Amino acid sequence: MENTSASKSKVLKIAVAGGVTGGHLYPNLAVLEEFQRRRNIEVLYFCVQGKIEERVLPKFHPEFKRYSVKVKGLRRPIFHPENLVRFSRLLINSVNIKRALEEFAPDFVYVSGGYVSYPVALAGRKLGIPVYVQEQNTIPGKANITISKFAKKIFVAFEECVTRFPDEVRKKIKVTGNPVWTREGRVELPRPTVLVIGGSGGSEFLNKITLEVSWLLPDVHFILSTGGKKVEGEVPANVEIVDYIENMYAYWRSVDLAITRAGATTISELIYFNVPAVVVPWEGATESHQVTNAKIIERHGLGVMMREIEYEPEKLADMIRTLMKKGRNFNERENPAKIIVDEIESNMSL
Ligand SMILES: CC(=O)N[C@H]1[C@@H](OP(=O)(O)OP(=O)(O)OC[C@H]2O[C@@H](n3ccc(=O)[nH]c3=O)[C@H](O)[C@@H]2O)O[C@H](CO)[C@@H](O)[C@@H]1O
Repeated sequence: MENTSASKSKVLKIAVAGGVTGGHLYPNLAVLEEFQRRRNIEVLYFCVQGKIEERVLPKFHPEFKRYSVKVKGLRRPIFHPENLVRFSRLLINSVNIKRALEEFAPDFVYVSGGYVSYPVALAGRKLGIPVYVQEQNTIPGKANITISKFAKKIFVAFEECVTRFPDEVRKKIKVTGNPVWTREGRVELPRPTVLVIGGSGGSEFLNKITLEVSWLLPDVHFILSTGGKKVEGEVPANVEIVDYIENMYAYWRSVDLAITRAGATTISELIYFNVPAVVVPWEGATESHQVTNAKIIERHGLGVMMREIEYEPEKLADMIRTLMKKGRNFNERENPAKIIVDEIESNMSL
């Protein structure tokens, strides 16, 4: 198809999956909004019932169609008895997902991980619809590796991810960085402000250390997003507690420093907005991928990694003082969402 204004005005239909956690959802929003800036699109978003996508999408994109899947991720180890039930449910869902996809008849399928991505991508393959997959982490998830074998293109955030895919798919990989969901806006905050984010689901460990370190830094304002996780102990006056922040882009743009887990999307947002940070990897992540993610912040000279075992309140307070002394750069980078949309447009001759 020629890239004419007529072809641009044709409605582009995109079937999307990727959620359960914010780390999979927000990069997809970035890509979909980049498409929206360029052309008319219609979206069918496959959501997991009760998860973050069901809360965020109706609020920011009520125009997207949603298809809700009632499914739970497989338990580890893989031979866990409960997986039999979960797997059968996934199979039943797969039939319905394929039907929904066939009815919607998208131009392509775009997935970013989280447990409905696999059945959606597979249904796309069976129906002969082009599939694109995006991996946020330095270490790819197993589902994304399987999808990569039949995907038209594989977008990865970090160079070190490439060699973790099978040889035969590597030529389809494009290293782009993670798309970052961003809009206009800032927030007025006391200076200096440290933002504490334990990923989209919060972190009890970060809650605990925030309360401890904030007593040592009474002149610093802390905003702690708990993701609904419990906060135990007396809360000092310089700590502001919130359940969840919906407009993170405005906060990234306005804070002086962050303390975060090392989810790949958080890491990419820190880099995009140039936010100095102390990054505390969640040790339970599959194949320690949060440790590998955290090292990227050090490589960018943006901050330091602190393993949980290394934590001492005084030590963290010192890290915060040192990073604050260096100050921050408020420039923003080029959004990888643009590169991904360029690639899909050229790959599909849109
Ligand atoms: C426990 C778990 O499964 N963690 C994984 C999950 O993490 P998780 O969903 O926690 O992912 P990330 O930390 O990468 O991203 C969190 C996202 O939520 C947003 N946010 C967070 C707090 C808040 O109040 N408001 C808000 O909007 C952040 O801006 C970011 O966009 O997906 C990541 C990306 O595949 C993985 O690297 C993580 O290992």
